[in-house]
Amino acid sequence: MDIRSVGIVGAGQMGNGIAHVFALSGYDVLLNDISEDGLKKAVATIDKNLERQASRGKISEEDRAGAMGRIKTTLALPELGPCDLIIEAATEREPIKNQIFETLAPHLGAQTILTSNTSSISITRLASRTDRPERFMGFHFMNPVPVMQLVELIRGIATNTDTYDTLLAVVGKLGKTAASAEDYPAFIVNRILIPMINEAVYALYEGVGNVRSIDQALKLGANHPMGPLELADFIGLDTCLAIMNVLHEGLADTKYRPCPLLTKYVEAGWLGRKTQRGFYDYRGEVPVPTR
Ligand SMILES: CC(=O)CC(=O)SCCNC(=O)CCNC(=O)[C@H](O)C(C)(C)COP(=O)(O)OP(=O)(O)OC[C@H]1O[C@@H](n2cnc3c(N)ncnc32)[C@H](O)[C@@H]1OP(=O)(O)O
Ligand SMILES: NC(=O)C1=CN([C@@H]2O[C@H](COP(=O)(O)OP(=O)(O)OC[C@H]3O[C@@H](n4cnc5c(N)ncnc54)[C@H](OP(=O)(O)O)[C@@H]3O)[C@@H](O)[C@H]2O)C=CC1
Repeated sequence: MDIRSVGIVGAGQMGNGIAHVFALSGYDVLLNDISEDGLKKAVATIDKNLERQASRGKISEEDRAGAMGRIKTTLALPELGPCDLIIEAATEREPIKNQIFETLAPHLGAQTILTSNTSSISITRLASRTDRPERFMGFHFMNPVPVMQLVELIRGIATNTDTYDTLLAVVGKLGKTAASAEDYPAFIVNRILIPMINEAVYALYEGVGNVRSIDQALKLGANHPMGPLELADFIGLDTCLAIMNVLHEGLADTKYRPCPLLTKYVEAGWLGRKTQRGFYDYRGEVPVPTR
């Protein structure tokens, strides 16, 4: 199937990054969110990131302007109906995702492919609540989307070959690399990465180190580009906690229990960079550790 237009639901950090790379690769993009402010911020972020890429000579001025011109926004979910491909990138909560698919389905063409950028939730279960489980897939981009090379492709039990082949070709057109993962909680990257982050929070909770020493240890001792607590703030602590809960419930193993300190930060609304406070406080000139 030839994909030309993409509807993206959720204009947060993932939604805006996904819109950015699709528009840059020549796709028409229609971006949806529940908040007007969210849409405005997303477009401003894309504009800034494209400007930076152009100013560093990574893309031409023509490509930058072309990409911006291909991105449209809407608050009305049904307007995504005519798109060839839908990528749901809303908050990591299953009822929200189910509601989006339910609202959207009657407006979609029979051939439209539905996907979710979920970090952890069962693709088979999400698909089973839609009218097209055979044309449903997990389409998992990494953050920051314009920089990260990988896209995980996750087939639900009913996903057909045409859907998989179509998305594999799209990944190629985006200039990215696909990894196929089986549909088990959190797939591959987050099955490994998020328990590591959770373990770093346990190390903090138990006083093995403070925020700075834990991050420095992994950056300088294991050559990670970001320390695990800095990365948790970057991903969003609500998302990290949601993924740990899916692992804990889905695999029924206590080794995946979320650290109580992670839960506490989320309860405080300290979700990381997106709320300006998490393991670091970002409200000043430089990030300051909160512990
Ligand atoms: C939770 C999930 O479901 C799955 C996930 O995504 S898990 C998270 C996966 N992501 C990671 O692990 C990221 C780890 N961190 C990194 O790789 C790096 O710190 C980083 C790429 C984010 C930043 O790299 P850095 O060298 O520290 O910073 P910086 O020099 O500012 O950026 C490197 C390049 O990326 C670009 N960049 C950074 N963020 C960008 C963005 N949002 N959009 C576009 N470009 C961006 C910069 O412009 C810069 O480009 P140049 O090479 O042209 O200069
Ligand atoms: N953060 C990461 O590193 C990664 C996240 N993901 C996954 O991507 C998805 C999005 O995550 P992320 O971008 O980080 O989250 P954000 O919190 O940055 O963005 C989520 C966006 O979805 C919006 N939203 C909530 N409900 C709806 C709805 N019903 N319809 C439309 N939009 C809605 C939110 O609006 P409001 O703020 O107003 O609630 C917000 O703008 C999640 O499933 C997450 O697991 C995947 C890879 C990496």
